[in-house]
Amino acid sequence: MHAHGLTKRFGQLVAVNAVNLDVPRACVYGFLGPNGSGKSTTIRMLCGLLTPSEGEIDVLGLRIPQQAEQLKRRIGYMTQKFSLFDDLSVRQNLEFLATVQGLPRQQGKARVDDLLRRYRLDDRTEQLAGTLSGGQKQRLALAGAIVHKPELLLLDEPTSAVDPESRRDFWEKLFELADDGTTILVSTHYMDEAERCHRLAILDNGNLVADGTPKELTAKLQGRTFLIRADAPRKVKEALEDQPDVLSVAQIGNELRVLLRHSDEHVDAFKQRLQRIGLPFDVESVTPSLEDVFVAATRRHEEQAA
Ligand SMILES: Nc1ncnc2c1ncn2[C@@H]1O[C@H](COP(=O)(O)OP(=O)(O)OP(=O)(O)O)[C@@H](O)[C@H]1O
Repeated sequence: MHAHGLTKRFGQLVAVNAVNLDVPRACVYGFLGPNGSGKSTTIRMLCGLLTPSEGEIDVLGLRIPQQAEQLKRRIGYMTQKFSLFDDLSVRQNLEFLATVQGLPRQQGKARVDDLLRRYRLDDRTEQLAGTLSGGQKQRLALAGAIVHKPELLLLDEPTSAVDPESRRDFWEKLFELADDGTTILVSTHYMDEAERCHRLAILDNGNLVADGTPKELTAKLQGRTFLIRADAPRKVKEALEDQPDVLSVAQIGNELRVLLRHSDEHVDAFKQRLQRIGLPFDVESVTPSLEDVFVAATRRHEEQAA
């Protein structure tokens, strides 16, 4: 799947700004970004639900939105709001979706039975979907989104309403699907989920500010992340924030996580510069995390825009 110069304007607001994307097949591709960064809008344009203001989209060899109708049977789409019928049973929900997707009766029935088993819903086939727990609803929604074995699955914050165990469980299912050749595009604002993706794109205010594998993205920050322990962390934080080469300081308990603007490979060099602050502290260099990548990418973008 490719997108080039993808832009969506709602009146004055630029919700998605000239985004270029390249999503390889059978890849779990993550969209990471805060609320309002344009993740849903991008996904909706990619599956043909929303017409872009500008840009080109090619999904599974089809031009979107022009050939969106042909795409329908080849993709699955699941949003944070469960697209289930509360008043239908678990089985009826899946059977209904199998019919909508045009599966012949017998084939549809076999597929539904298989999914009920695989998604651990076979002990509650007659329960109304509206009475399921959050995690069960989510499993049912995923089963529903793949009833027709789509080649591409688009998931818009699918785990925002469920507990950590259900999230882990859900991600295992995603990797199973990717192993079977399904391409998966999934948006999230959880760093731990982003970390699991094969590749990811970071969106901020409609702009794509970084993309690559989690490893590539964190490697770029090598030598720029430090952890400081101090008795007076707030004072040290204030002093650090005045330093021109300090991009961000985040307090976590008594520790401060510092992100520098440029690489300072030697902890000793960094230490010496900090000694001028005159407050007691202990510093060590730490491995960059995706959160650091996120902060670095969004701050750089803000500064460039300014
Ligand atoms: N139909 C619309 N009309 C006007 N503005 C819209 C419309 N849809 C989205 N927007 C705006 O576009 C921006 C991007 O929204 P979008 O839903 O794509 O972000 P998101 O990253 O998916 O956020 P969230 O995590 O909250 O779902 C927001 O400022 C939103 O208010």
